[in-house]
Amino acid sequence: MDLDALTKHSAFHAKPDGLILQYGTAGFRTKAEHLDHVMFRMGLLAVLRSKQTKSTIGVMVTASHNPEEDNGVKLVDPLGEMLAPSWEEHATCLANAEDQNLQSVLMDISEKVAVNLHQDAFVVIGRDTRPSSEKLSQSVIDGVTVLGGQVHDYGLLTTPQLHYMVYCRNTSGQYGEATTEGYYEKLSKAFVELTGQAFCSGDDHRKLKVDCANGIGALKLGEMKPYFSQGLSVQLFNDGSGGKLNYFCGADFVKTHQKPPQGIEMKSSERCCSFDGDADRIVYYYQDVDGHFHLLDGDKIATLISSFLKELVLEIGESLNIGVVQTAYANGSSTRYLEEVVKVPVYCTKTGVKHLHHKAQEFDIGVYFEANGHGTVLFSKAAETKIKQLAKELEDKKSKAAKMLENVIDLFNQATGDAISDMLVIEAVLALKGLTIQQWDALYMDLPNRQLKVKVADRQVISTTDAERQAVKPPGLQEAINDLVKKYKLSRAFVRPSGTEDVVRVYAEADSQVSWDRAVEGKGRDRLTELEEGGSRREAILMVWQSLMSWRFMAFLGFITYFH
Ligand SMILES: CC(=O)N[C@H]1[C@@H](OP(=O)(O)O)O[C@H](CO)[C@@H](O)[C@@H]1O
Ligand SMILES: [Mg+2]
Repeated sequence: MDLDALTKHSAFHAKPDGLILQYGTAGFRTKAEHLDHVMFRMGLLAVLRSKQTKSTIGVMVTASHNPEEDNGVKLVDPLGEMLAPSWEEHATCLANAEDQNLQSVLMDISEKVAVNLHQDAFVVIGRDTRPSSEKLSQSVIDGVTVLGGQVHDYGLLTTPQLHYMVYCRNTSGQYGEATTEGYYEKLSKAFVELTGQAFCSGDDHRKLKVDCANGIGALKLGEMKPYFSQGLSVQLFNDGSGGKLNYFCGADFVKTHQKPPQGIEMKSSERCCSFDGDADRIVYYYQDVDGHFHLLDGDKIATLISSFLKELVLEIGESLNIGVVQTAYANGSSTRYLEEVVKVPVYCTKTGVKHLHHKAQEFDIGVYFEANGHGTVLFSKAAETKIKQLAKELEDKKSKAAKMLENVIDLFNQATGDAISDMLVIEAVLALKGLTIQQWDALYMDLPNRQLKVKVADRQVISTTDAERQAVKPPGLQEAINDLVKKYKLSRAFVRPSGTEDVVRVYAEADSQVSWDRAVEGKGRDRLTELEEGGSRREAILMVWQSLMSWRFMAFLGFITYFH
């Protein structure tokens, strides 16, 4: 380690006094102007991680759905997964070290993780379209090179594309070719082959409007379009040519406001979807003939995909186990539908993709989605081998199902949730099943729910257990929530400190048993009962909500400065 060079270069990336940041759910995220030193230091850390794992490590510069002025950085581990939790602590230590202590903190980490400093290091870098991203990624490069690591700068990439590149490079190209063309070709080939078997091929089925949040997704989907045009025609909106990143558009806006983004022309019953700013999240939606907006979020996506996979697995007649992983934010109706109708086991983990991903790896086929649209499906090596073998051996219906599964494996990004890949899977499933977006939406009816952020003096006063569904601190809080929710049918509520923002998140849902029974039994509902039911459903959720927001509850949270 050339310590003189390190001292010299770190002086160009000085840490602002008193700034403390935490490697959170999705790396570091804050205003772009505070991040230069963090970028440099993450370049350093990526070199250590690369030396330790003897593998290529990824660094992605993005702040996903945050406002354009923000930025962020996260490290990608060898198989394209999120940085190991034990290293998150090292990242936090290194980012917060005062300039004069940087060397010693770096040496400390090297010793703790037993890095062989003579080992080669290789780091790949990607960035989103934010105005600050290019300069910040240069600071990462500076950090890598000062420690003698080699760099490949991919420039503009979606977050999932960078994860894909890392995975490809560490499997010597077995997973795919580590270029954007390699990514486009692999996914498009699988998609075209899969949809080639679709019975219904009307034009309407092949059209999709995509809100790209004025982000990197527009650029990359635009490049990729010609590769799959025979299977699907996509029309891009919010492509970055005019509007601002994530501003009144994108998956996060649509999910949190439950309304369409600006900048998209939506006609009744047209199928539309939104990506977030770095294209790792997707939600679908449409407007019905009465002009009502319908959102199909990550839970609806998980349901559609799980049903499809379950059918294929039954058809090939192999005992491959399927598990679905959700978080506490999953709508109760989706969990119930998955367990009782699709008949797949459902597991709940803490918020954050790394937790879901980790759990999903326990199954032959692990489906995971956060309600906000972040997710994918993982196939175990054993399942993949079995499916590939069956696709070759069998003739008939079984082999057709095995071939479909083979393409599905290639179509899903096995490294992380990916808006482009998920979009192609969903489009393929809808085409193969001959489903309209309304029919998909009608699989189950969401329980009415509300989610809100509350700013408190210190969000860490709340700690949780049971996958964040129960508060253990402060004392008495959970009892107060229990008292409230037990008054309502199918009601559920929880609070937890956010891992990405300085807020506490509050979630509540409730319903009447009647509407669930109706939905499951598939009984037709005339307009009148629908309206009556709508009234009682709204009333139930409002009551839970108002109680949660009452002074009794707020008293537990300390000083509230705002909520919205
Ligand atoms: C309720 C919610 O949507 N939480 C989001 C949000 O995490 P919080 O820890 O809730 O701030 O950002 C994460 C990273 O993007 C994402 O994985 C997660 O789903
Ligand atoms: Mg994102």
